[in-house]
Amino acid sequence: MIRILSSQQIKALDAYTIQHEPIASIDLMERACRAFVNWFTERFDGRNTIAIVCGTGNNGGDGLGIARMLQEWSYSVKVFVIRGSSETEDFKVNLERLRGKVEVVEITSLDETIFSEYDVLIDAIFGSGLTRPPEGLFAQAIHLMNKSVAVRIAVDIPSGLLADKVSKGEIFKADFTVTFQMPKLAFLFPSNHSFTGTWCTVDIGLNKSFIKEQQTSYYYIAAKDIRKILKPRSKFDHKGTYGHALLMAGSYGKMGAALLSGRAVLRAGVGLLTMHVPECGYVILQSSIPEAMASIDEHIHFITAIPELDKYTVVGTGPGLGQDKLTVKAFRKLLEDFRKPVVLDADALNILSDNRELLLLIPAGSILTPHPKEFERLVGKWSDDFERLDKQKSLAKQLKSVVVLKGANTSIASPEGAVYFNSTGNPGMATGGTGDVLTGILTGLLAQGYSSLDTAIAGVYLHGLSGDIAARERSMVSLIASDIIEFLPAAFKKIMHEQKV
Ligand SMILES: NC(=O)C1=CN([C@@H]2O[C@H](COP(=O)(O)OP(=O)(O)OC[C@H]3O[C@@H](n4cnc5c(N)ncnc54)[C@H](O)[C@@H]3O)[C@@H](O)[C@H]2O)[C@@H](O)CC1
Ligand SMILES: [K+]
Repeated sequence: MIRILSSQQIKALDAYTIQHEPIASIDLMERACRAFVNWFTERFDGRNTIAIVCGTGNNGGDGLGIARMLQEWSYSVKVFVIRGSSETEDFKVNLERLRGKVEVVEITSLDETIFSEYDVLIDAIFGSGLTRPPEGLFAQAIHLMNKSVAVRIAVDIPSGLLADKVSKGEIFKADFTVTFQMPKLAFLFPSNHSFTGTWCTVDIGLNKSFIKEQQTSYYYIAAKDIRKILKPRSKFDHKGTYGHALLMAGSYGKMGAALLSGRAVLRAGVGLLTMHVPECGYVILQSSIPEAMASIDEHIHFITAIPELDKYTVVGTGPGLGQDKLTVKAFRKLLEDFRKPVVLDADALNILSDNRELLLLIPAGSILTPHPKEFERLVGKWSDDFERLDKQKSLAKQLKSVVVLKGANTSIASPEGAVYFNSTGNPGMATGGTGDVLTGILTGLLAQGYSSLDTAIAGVYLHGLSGDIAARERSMVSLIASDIIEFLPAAFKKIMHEQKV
């Protein structure tokens, strides 16, 4: 897991690295500049004219160091400096080192065209030291940079964006953000995507053991975390080893959701799958998923009862369920009778929102997978993404369950208060049925004996990875939910194969 630290912790981490490596502060800055420049030179050639806009803190110091290195690589660079109330030592040293090499213009007033002639604008005004909204010249410069047609790149953090609090005022809108060592919490929220653009981390060698010791509730999931979770199969395993899942899904006109979910349960590796569907789904189910056993409700159009539950390891429900009164009754009975974890999605969540007393019946260790609208129905409106995150954490704690909030960087909140952000997936997946596939994957993994949290982390990651492979093969535009099931084996292989290497 990549640990996400607060600005305060990052400051302490910088100081600890300087003292214990040991390394001079200016040399650590040099390392950060080098890491940025390596990223930059791989993507932009010398034909680009570059303006670097610097503040007078260490982010500005980075900007000056980057200017010197790019000039050494024969790029055409010009530096603009906006003075704040003080200059850091490393800023001063790097300004001195730049003397006679790169033109430095001090900004005292701004005219509209100041940045118009550049191909690339590099923002080094504020980084993690930002404490309040930019004003005056700072705000004006950010505003003008945002109006420019140049490619905009932020050093560490887009200026104006607070790493771990709600940001207000003018914020640099980067096409790319190259951030040092680890992502910042604010990068993972949908509302900040227009500021960070595509972001990546570069390793600047900050002290690893110090990072490990820091208290944090926030983590970014990496491939090797999934590799650690997934259990290799052994020669003597049999289908009983991998659980028996019951999927209650589908209604007249929405059998597709049930099928997508069911196929995904199977592809996630379950031992046995039974699907409880309304009578209208019988032929559809038997002819399209021969691997699944059918349990048929007595109602033609929707589910009104639950089957005998004893033999099932896990129950997944919600996709295509509908919200008929009789279905609500059956759902209530499920929650009353089944005391093992359940996976709840779609209409199961909508039923919960409309019948809040049912929330108390959810077995501990369950997994809920709302998309933002379903989540809003469950917990009410939020004013910003930080409040939304708090609500997600509270719900997970209250239900003693894992709450998976779907979207770009899907967040997974554990009942203990930790939040894991997913690193796979793409906008091609924003299409009907992908949520049903996720429900299936989670149901299939949970049935195999993974903990609820491991199931959610691995399931969400694999779902996104499969979506990424599908987008590569089929394009984001053409990606449909079935593709995610189709490429799930490739996603498993990618994770499991790398395990051996
Ligand atoms: N040695 C280190 O600590 C390293 C720091 N690095 C860089 O240093 C950055 C952090 O540097 P700093 O802590 O100097 O802070 P910044 O350079 O982010 O900000 C400069 C100063 O501006 C002031 N300020 C805050 N908000 C303001 C506002 N709205 N208007 C005017 N002034 C404002 C603050 O006093 C702050 O210290 C990182 O983001 C990173 O780019 C990197 O060079 C890596 C190593
Ligand atoms: K910046």
